[in-house]
Amino acid sequence: MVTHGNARLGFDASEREYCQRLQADPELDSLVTRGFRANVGPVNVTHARALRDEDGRFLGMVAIALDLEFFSQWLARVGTGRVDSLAIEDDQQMLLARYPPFPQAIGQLFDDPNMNDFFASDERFRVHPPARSPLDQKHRYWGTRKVEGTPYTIILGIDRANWLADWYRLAWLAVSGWTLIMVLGFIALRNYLRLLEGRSALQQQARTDPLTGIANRSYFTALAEREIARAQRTQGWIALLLLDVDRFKTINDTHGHHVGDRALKTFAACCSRVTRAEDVVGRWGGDEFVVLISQDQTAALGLAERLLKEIRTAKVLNDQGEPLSLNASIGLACSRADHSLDLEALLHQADLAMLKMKRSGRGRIGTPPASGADPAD
Ligand SMILES: Nc1nc2c(ncn2[C@@H]2O[C@H](COP(=O)(O)OP(=O)(O)OP(=O)(O)O)[C@@H](O)[C@H]2O)c(=O)[nH]1
Repeated sequence: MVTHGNARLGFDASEREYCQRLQADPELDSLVTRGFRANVGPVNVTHARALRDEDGRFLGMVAIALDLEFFSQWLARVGTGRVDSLAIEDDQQMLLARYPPFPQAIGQLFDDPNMNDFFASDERFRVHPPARSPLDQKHRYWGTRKVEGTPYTIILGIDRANWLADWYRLAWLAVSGWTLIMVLGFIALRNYLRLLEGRSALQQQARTDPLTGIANRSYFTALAEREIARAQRTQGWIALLLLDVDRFKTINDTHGHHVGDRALKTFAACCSRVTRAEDVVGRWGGDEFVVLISQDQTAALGLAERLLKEIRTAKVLNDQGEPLSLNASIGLACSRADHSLDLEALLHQADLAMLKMKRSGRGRIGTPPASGADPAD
């Protein structure tokens, strides 16, 4: 054998295992050896290639001994990032190279119980449960892979702490992302609720008479039309009461506008107290109030009387603490609902009846001559 480098010239390699294997197996073109420690020098591996004639007869071989420094340098290039340890061992578990470097262990034979089973098996790769490294005693997750056509196995280790740190980081990202979504959702919901509150407050304002707090004319009209439509469907009764405060101007003129306001509030409160929840009550304008009920004339007259009683006994005080007397004239219109009935017609009839009462002395309840009552009743 002819060699270069620092090896001996004329060295006979025919006894070497790699030479014998190449001679014995005509199918085998090349092979790499496991690691071995030469008598002198570092641990190395040999890569040998057979030279054959045309008939496949073995003529000789070329062999190169690779210093393990080569493997270590290669590992140093790839062993970065999330990998914590990278090692190459041969099939006897001799450590050929390692990253991070561990020079004192190169060439050492290991008998790692966690790996023995894998090395003895035909498996090409395996993921091992976490175990301590026999080199630095660190707890790691392990992956092993045998290199095709060679006696080498690559052993990869991921530090458990790093793995957990990664896991914690991912978990933290997930939790904080989720929290952010919840907070944003909460803010959006709160803003939406505020918007709704604002809307409903505005809606309430638009429907309510600011002085008395009962329905204003437009909201009363909407509610009354709904009731009339319902009565038309069921052929039910509808009655409208138009109430006008008697001599209200005198209250204003004698005690001041603010006392007049107080009287109007009391008047509205009387209307709300006497009527039921399903009745529609509103301020028509000035000192005029309206009540719409889904009942016949008898019931409407009874309600009008109760209203007058409540109004007459209500207490309104002037600035000197003296009670004022309140009274009202009421015009009543009533009809069994058919398709010709509308709010305007009812209002007109009630107005006529009320004006008649004003002319005939006030403080009374009037019905129009043609009340629309069903002759059958
Ligand atoms: N204080 C106050 N007065 C109002 C308000 N709206 C209208 N008025 C007054 O209410 C009075 C209505 O008077 P009228 O109904 O015409 O006459 P009256 O004195 O009640 O006489 P009769 O209806 O004939 O009994 C007017 O003087 C209006 O200025 C209000 O919101 N507050």
